[in-house]
Amino acid sequence: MNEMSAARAAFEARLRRIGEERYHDRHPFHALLHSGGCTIDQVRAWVVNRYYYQCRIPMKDAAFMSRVEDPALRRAWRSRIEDHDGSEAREGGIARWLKLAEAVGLDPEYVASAKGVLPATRFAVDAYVRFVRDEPLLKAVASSLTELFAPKIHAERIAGLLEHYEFATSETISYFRHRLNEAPKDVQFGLTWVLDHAVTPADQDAAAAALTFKTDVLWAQLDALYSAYIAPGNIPPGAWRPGEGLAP
Ligand SMILES: O=C(O)c1cc(C(=O)O)c2c(n1)C(=O)C(=O)c1cc(C(=O)O)[nH]c1-2
Repeated sequence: MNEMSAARAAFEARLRRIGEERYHDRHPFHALLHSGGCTIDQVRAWVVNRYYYQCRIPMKDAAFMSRVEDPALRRAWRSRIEDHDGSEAREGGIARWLKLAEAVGLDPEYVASAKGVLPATRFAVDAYVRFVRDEPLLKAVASSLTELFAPKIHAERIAGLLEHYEFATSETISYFRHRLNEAPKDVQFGLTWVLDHAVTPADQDAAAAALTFKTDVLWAQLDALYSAYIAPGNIPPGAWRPGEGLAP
């Protein structure tokens, strides 16, 4: 290995270590969810709150693309928006998430209204959208690299939900099955782009900091969920309460 490719490999290893240490697959909420330990209301709270992340993802990708001057980069990025929004021919991730909402007994219109989302979830997700809109492109792309670690958690979630919860069928949790195909192509592109563009130590520090920030965005959402609906169970004013937003 020559010096340059060794430096590139070391930088990639540094990024991957951030995931090993900080990705939200280590959060206790996920252990509970995937092992069948959540009540249906706790699952509903997760579905309501996670919707806010889902619906903001294509908005942050649109904010990203609005700043990109290189048509090739925009072309590579735009399928992310279609993956979530769908197209005339194909259902997207947001519609699939609302199917999951329906399967757990929630009114999809209520979930899509984003009423009842925890304040800290809103703050964290909005911070991610602003970060991608305002920070240099390198940091914006690097912040998407948590998806390097997502296929593992999606596979665990598919297995755990199917094993433990009656609402879970391959149809109702198809959101995650689709992500298993969608995420690897996005993240392979994003990783190569970051490795190509973060050459100086300062750039590499900036990219690592952006990825760390993103792990915080994900972790903070689960902390908020845990504190409101698991323990100690302090539901903030205005946030979803069991019994609200159920399918008519
Ligand atoms: O279930 C998960 O743990 C999880 C994590 C992440 C992530 O790492 O940000 C994404 C997703 N799912 C996901 O489904 C998704 O579409 C997605 C897009 C992005 C992004 O930052 O552009 N992250 C994620």
